[in-house]
Amino acid sequence: MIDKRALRARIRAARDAFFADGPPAIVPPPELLALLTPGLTVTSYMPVGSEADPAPLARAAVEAGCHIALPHVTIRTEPMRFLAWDTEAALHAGPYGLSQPTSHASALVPHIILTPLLAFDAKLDRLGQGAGYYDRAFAQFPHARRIGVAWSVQQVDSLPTDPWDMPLHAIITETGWSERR
Ligand SMILES: Nc1nc2c(c(=O)[nH]1)N(C=O)[C@@H](CNc1ccc(C(=O)N[C@@H](CCC(=O)O)C(=O)O)cc1)CN2
Ligand SMILES: Nc1ncnc2c1ncn2[C@@H]1O[C@H](COP(=O)(O)OP(=O)(O)OP(=O)(O)O)[C@@H](O)[C@H]1O
Repeated sequence: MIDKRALRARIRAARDAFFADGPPAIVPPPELLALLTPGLTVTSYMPVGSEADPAPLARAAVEAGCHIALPHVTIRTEPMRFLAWDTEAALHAGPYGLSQPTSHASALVPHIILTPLLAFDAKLDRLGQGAGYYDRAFAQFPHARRIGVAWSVQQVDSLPTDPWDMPLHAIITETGWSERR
């Protein structure tokens, strides 16, 4: 069994090296554009370090008439919320170097969750930072589309899974869209 901690360290190093070479843009794939209808809530995130930047995807969602929300976390025992963000509004420094909406913003129910991650595999299992925030959000919003955003170097042959892990429906990298089949 692969050790999750060692795997996280290995993938962080690969992601950092890829990013240091000058990261390409994540271009909105047609398969995502086809899902974006006016009035949907799409959650994005503000990248930290060498994470893939979903901003072009969030812009496409705004252009399609969707509402944008960003994750907001406090302490590990409190669930993450998705708070409304109008893309001009100021962000505030949160834990772990995160930029987050003001805690007074309205909590929204997501239709599409653009999900940061450390590693993914061909089955679209996902490994995150280990706090379980997205795993808990997926359980809270089982009807939302779970779409990972990552660099292709974050793909691994297979991931150890836990009973609570819910696979992604699709993943977007700099090489395009792949979906679960
Ligand atoms: N950009 C982004 N926003 C996000 C997440 C994320 O993964 N990426 N989250 C996904 O859950 C939530 C924040 N969760 C986090 C949970 C744990 C750690 C963490 O343990 N960080 C390590 C350092 C990691 C590193 O060096 O890269 C630490 O602080 O020790 C960070 C964020 C919500 N917002
Ligand atoms: N649906 C859930 N309900 C309650 N606790 C959960 C749920 N899902 C995960 N957890 C808790 O979250 C912790 C971290 O899980 P895991 O290592 O799979 O996180 P991750 O997928 O790497 O992180 P993240 O989802 O934050 O990106 C686990 O200890 C688990 O107990």
